[in-house]
Amino acid sequence: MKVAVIGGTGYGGVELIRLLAHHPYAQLTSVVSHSQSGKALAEVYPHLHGIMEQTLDAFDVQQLAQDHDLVFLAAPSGVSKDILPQLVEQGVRCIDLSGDFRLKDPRLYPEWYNHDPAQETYLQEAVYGLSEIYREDIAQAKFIANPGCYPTATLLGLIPLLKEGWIDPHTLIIDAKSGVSGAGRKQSLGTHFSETNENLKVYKLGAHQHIPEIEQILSSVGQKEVKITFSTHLVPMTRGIMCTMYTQLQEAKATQDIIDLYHSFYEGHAFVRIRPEGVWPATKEVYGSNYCDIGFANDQRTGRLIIVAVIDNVVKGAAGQAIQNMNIMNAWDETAGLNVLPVYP
Ligand SMILES: NC(=O)C1=CN([C@@H]2O[C@H](COP(=O)(O)OP(=O)(O)OC[C@H]3O[C@@H](n4cnc5c(N)ncnc54)[C@H](OP(=O)(O)O)[C@@H]3O)[C@@H](O)[C@H]2O)C=CC1
Ligand SMILES: CC(=O)N[C@@H](CCC(=O)OP(=O)(O)O)C(=O)O
Repeated sequence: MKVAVIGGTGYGGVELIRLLAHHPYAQLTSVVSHSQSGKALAEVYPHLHGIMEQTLDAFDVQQLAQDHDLVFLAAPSGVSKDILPQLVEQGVRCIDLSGDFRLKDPRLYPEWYNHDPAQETYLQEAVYGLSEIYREDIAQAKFIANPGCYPTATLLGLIPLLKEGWIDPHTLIIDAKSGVSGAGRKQSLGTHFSETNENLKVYKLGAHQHIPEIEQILSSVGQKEVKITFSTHLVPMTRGIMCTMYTQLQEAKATQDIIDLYHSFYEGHAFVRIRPEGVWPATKEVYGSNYCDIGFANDQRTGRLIIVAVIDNVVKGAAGQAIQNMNIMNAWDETAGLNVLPVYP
């Protein structure tokens, strides 16, 4: 099957290129660049020299529709809302890595993304691509709103407990940390070396665009309105997200009962790994892989449960999950092209 990547010179795009290079059924036949079309891909990314000899293509809907079965969009937020509908109308299936189609309520876009929403029919039709949770909908979808990086770790870590009714949804505090690649390849004051090295900083407190995304899904799963406290931190590392989540148990539970619940909830889902009691995951343990690893600390003294979820932000948080969704849409083995061990150390 022929696929294309739009925004191929960004971090999400180049991670798609890396993973697609080993995919058994999908062939990457076009990498589209808004700003550098005509240039060799290996000129932008020298690590691809001698392996990927292609030239970056200009955006051309007709060409993309004619030659491709599926297109990945990895452009900044606010771009896909205008170009994805053009592709879908030509019968091309799409997977969008941006936030443009994740929220159902159009009024949230000016508030949280600072731009106009996509057409409302597209917002309603979009299938949220959290692979482990919406597998059946993804299998039937014309296009996918791939989840944000922080929401992927947060939701996979909380949904089993919320669905089971074991936690009080009004007590959720999510303390989230990301490596710098989460901010993309573009240069910015806040992410250059001397600003991030040997530094730890909070950002977008109370204003992060992933707050409404997480609340939308938790409210739908929990069948009541959920509001979260969500804090984001920039960590001086390249890849990785850790979400440490604090919640109150409705009634006391043994840690092993919680672990058993997660094992049973994620049975048959190769990319979610549950840690045994007293063992907590670290970002390096998922580096370069599509895994989401989850561990627990059950504080019997306070009745509070701490859930720790880690992912690689550019793999399970973006390109890897996008490929997982492509696999589901095509009824291929969900792990196709994603069977890589984390890079360690
Ligand atoms: N980095 C991460 O960990 C994650 C990123 N995402 C989302 O994925 C998307 C891509 O992120 P990321 O790769 O990190 O970002 P980058 O900034 O690294 O890359 C985005 C790319 O989009 C292209 N682009 C820029 N402006 C436009 C435009 N106006 N029209 C079309 N293309 C444009 C550029 O490539 P070119 O000019 O060559 O086309 C650019 O390289 C974003 O929406 C981001 O929010 C989601 C989850 C995690
Ligand atoms: C470290 C860092 O800056 N991370 C980005 C995450 C980007 C992302 O996933 O954003 P979208 O929802 O637009 O896809 C942020 O916090 O905004």
